[in-house]
Amino acid sequence: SGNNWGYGKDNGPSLWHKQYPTAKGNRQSPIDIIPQQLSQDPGLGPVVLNYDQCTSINISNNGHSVVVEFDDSDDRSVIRGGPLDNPYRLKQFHFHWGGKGCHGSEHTVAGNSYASELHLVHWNAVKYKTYGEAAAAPDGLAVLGIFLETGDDHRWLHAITDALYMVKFKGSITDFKGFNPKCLLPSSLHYWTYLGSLTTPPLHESVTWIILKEPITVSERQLGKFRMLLSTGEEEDQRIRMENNFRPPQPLKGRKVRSSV
Ligand SMILES: NS(=O)(=O)c1c(F)c(F)c(SCCO)c(F)c1N[C@H]1CCc2ccccc21
Repeated sequence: SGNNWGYGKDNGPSLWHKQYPTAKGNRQSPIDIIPQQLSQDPGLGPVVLNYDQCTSINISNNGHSVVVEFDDSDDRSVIRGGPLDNPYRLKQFHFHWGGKGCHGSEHTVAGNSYASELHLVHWNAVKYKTYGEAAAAPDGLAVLGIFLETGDDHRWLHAITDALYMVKFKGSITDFKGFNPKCLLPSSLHYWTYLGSLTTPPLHESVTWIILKEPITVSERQLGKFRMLLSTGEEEDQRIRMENNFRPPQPLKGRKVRSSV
């Protein structure tokens, strides 16, 4: 069936093109960002995040990642400015991470990867009626990427890591109200931006990527809790840990990566 893709050796990223030919498209993500090869674009203004009225609803395990969803029935939580022509509404955020002590980010910087990467997914509700429609449109999504490096405990990530035991199995979902992702932002909103795609099937080429240059710091202990998540359901005999759920960098194919000043 269409959704048996994964990150294993017999269903992983190198095989996705068989079911999802877009995998070999001209604007695939993630990519390796090479700072010294970038054009600084003075026309690129700052990104603005209005997360003050942000309201999370639930947290779930869909077998590929752990996802926190938001109420996107109005423009209460939006990202705008920078490369974006419209405000985009926050819909969900999810993470990508590695195995014990190894790397797990999707985007890399001059060939270096981070321990994990947080994606805040926003959709263009000005131009499209639904999130699903936007997810398939070339200017439908804006994903804010934040690198996670290991060091001290992150004082606010506990709210998420303490909830992970409730969504251990694929298909589990639980209430997760009142979490504001503003607390996960680094101090600087300087960014790189380029046109790319979803990094999971169906790999739609619908994402304006905005990757923050400054990583946030989380502890090995906090990251370890993500690795206790399972990509298998409670009813399955096999128990497969959810780790290394990242797609490797894809060909740039002549795309321009711009840098905020
Ligand atoms: N990095 S990403 O933004 O591509 C992404 C992921 F990497 C994910 F792991 C997930 S959860 C597992 C797939 O449903 C995403 F939802 C999304 N994004 C959403 C964004 C909308 C959409 C539609 C279909 C599949 C995934 C997605």
